[in-house]
Amino acid sequence: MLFLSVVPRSATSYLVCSFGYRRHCIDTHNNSPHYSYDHQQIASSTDPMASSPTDDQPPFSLDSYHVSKQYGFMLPEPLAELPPYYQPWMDIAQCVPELIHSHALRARIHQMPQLDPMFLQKYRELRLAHLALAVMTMGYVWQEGETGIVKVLPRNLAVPIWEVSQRLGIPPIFLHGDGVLTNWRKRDPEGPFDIENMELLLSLPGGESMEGFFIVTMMVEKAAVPGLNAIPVVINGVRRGDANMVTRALEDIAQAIGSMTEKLSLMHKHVDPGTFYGTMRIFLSGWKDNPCMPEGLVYEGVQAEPVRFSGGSAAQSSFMHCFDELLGVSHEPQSGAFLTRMRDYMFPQHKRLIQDISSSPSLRQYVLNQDSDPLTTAFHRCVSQLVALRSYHINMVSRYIVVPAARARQLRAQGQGCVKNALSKAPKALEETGTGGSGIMSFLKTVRDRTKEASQPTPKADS
Ligand code: HEM
Repeated sequence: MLFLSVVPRSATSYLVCSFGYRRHCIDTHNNSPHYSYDHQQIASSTDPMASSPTDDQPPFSLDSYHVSKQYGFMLPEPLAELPPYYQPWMDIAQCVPELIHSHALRARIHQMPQLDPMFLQKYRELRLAHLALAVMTMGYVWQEGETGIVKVLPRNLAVPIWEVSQRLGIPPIFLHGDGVLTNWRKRDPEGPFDIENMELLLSLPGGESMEGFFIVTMMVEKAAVPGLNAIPVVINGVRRGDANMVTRALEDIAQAIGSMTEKLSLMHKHVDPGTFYGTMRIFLSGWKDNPCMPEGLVYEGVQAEPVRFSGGSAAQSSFMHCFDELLGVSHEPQSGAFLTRMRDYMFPQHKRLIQDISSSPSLRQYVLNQDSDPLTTAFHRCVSQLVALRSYHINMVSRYIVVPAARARQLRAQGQGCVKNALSKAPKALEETGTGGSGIMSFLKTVRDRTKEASQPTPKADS
């Protein structure tokens, strides 16, 4: 069972999973400090770094949040193989698209041995195990599309994904943290981190478009890194009252957000809208607010009652939440509640970073008090870049969801449901509700419009 506890937060109440595990140690490999995830102690102790920063505390740093200076929220050097005992998982996980194509995945999973996750000891092993089990879970549930849906995840998959999720502090479903943050390797290990040199460890149906979707998203995550590294500089600059330091760091953030938008535009080249809408999207869908699975899913061997979890979405990516909190973006209650809920789908360390940025001294107030032109300009540039990124994303959502959804409806109305076109087979249930419904555009526009308001002298008050 997932237990959620409410902990106080600066402005609103904030939900966190109570099974978050957070410890870290620094690896000075290559003389550049980054996190040695494998050596981290996976224990349920309280992290002394988790308390709110005060003036007598050391400078704010990203060191205790599983953020890499080089890769940001992405896991540095993810493992591609598990210990041999877990080979039966990897054998299936590596062939999920093919097994779905031949309608054989469920049968293969039924024959899979019941393996005990207790032999997974390293943090990177847990991350790969979660990715592999989550890919199998999505494939198992959606193998037959929205007609032939299962209500029960079999125990040989349900028990291990549940246990691995508990140890990582994340939900037992496919997440942005699986498909993007854990799912990469360089073709040439010495080569650059660019789209041509990247490949996925595991995939879902959709061929090159699915691969492009995850890899382009990785590029956006990577482009955020200089902005992420500038966040502690902003916070420390505000604490010290050093306006020049804050101004320069904000300029870095604005530039990073601009290059994230550039990377986002790669989606058009690498992902086909019809394939995204007709084939890929259902495999990213969850069993919460999904009319196909109103009750949720039973995790056999874990509990008898069905449970509901949202599917994978880049709304679970932490960088936007970090920038929003830093810049003091105040979301409208309903969309804010959705975004806050998405934080329960992040790794606990990343969620804690967002929380700690939120409880650091207000940058916005500092900018207003200083009344310095360069500082105000740099702050406004960050806000307008964030607005531009969100506007660009809205256009993309229109191309990948709104337009294909209209076309799919048209094809169905014309009775061309059996045409050999991925769109004609697109799931109907996601058209109107949940993460894929008509509410999407108004949600995204509200989020974008409230971002604009961060530049105004007085933020909007919600009743
Ligand atoms: C084909 C590409 C994409 C599509 C169709 C798409 C679609 C969506 C949809 C439907 C939502 C609404 C919430 C939900 O349903 O989960 C959403 C939210 C969001 N997406 Fe995307 N997305 C795409 C790519 C990306 C990428 C590459 C990023 C950045 C890494 C991104 C970042 C976000 C964020 C941060 C939100 C939360 C709303 C906000 O903060 O503005 N999306 N996306």
